[in-house]
Amino acid sequence: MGPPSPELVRVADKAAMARTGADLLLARIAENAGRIAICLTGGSSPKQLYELLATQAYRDRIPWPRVHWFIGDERFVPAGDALHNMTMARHAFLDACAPAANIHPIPTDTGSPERSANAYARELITFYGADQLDPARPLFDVVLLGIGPDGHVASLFPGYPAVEVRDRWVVGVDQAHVAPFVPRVSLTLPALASCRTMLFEVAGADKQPILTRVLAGEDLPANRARSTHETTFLIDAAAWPETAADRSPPGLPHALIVMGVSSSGKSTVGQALGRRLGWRFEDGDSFHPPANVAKMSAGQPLTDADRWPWLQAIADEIARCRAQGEPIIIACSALKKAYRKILVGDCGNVRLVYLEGDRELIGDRMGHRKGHFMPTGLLDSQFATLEPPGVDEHPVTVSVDAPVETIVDDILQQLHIGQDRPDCERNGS
Ligand SMILES: O=C(O)[C@H](O)[C@@H](O)[C@H](O)[C@H](O)COP(=O)(O)O
Repeated sequence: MGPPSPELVRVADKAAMARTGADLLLARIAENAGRIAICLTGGSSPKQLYELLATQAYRDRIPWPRVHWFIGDERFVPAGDALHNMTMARHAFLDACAPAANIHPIPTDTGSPERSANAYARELITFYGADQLDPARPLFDVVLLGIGPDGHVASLFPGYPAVEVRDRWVVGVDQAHVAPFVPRVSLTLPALASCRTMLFEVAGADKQPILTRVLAGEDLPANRARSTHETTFLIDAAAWPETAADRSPPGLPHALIVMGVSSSGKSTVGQALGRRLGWRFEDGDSFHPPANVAKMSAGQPLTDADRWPWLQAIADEIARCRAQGEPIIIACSALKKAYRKILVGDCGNVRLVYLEGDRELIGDRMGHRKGHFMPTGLLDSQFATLEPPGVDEHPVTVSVDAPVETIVDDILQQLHIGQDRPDCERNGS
């Protein structure tokens, strides 16, 4: 049986992709109490993610002495050159945050791509401690990848011999048929596959054509690169192929669950949505038993045992409304997939509306909220628990960094529900 098929995660835009990627990277780093190896990628897609890692909100959560940084491919140009991938990563965050000894560039001063490939292979083998990759002991914790306009990954171009190499970890590529037209050095598919998580970043309308071909199953390097464990595609709305967009269940939903971390605007957006649709709105927090409210007000995070009765009470309300043919909108954090399974059940017409937001923005909002029982100190706990909904949950994902009515427009558009805007003033988000 081959590696598991990739999970497609839709994000609102490039900024949301960077945040989601950085959050997933930190989650994988947090799972490893030992030495960690991250394989970076080049190109433009990962730059925002790299820059996020240097910000206080992320930098303070990375155990820098234990993390080693590699690169999946390199342009055969001198370090410091504008085309040099590891130079871009150094400028974005590595030089400011990582110990120099933990940064492992591909050498490009060896005289030839092949010599560089052999030198890097030796370095990887020394780091790994063996010259045969064991699927049970991946070389990397995370491998980051982009997809080129021709469907290449790293510097493995369609039709090139390097794509077929199975008995080497790194190869030289004498010429590239896409820009930049310089020789390359690239990890091979087996080396890239040796990871706990392979994370693709694909954003922008210019990527929609190639992504449509990839998701249609065309034999391209982007379809051959898969982790031996888990592979995730982060795709923004602009790159999202039409074919994948409409895999949502047909028909009007009879319940909408507005989800997200505390202070992401669930109640505000849920109420505005209710006004626009003429549906009843309920705040999911009102279904918490008093013991839960007391715990949260005292700054104690809830356990799953605390949450089950709360989630079941919401699911019961949804079922009651369905039985009466009354549509409803409920605001509920629903941070974990297991929680959402209780709320959605096996009914296709309960839809998730995911309010995706920057940790900094939401932190600021929480700081300004009065009379809400979730102390800001628990925001870290909320983000650590958050599992963004996967494509199999058919979420409607919207960025919270917009006015409320704009967010509602976006939600209704994704649900294919046309509604005239009320002549209300534009609310701040
Ligand atoms: O050296 C490189 O150019 C990259 O490693 C390459 O594989 C990149 O990931 C894709 O070409 C996508 O590039 P963008 O992210 O710029 O679209």
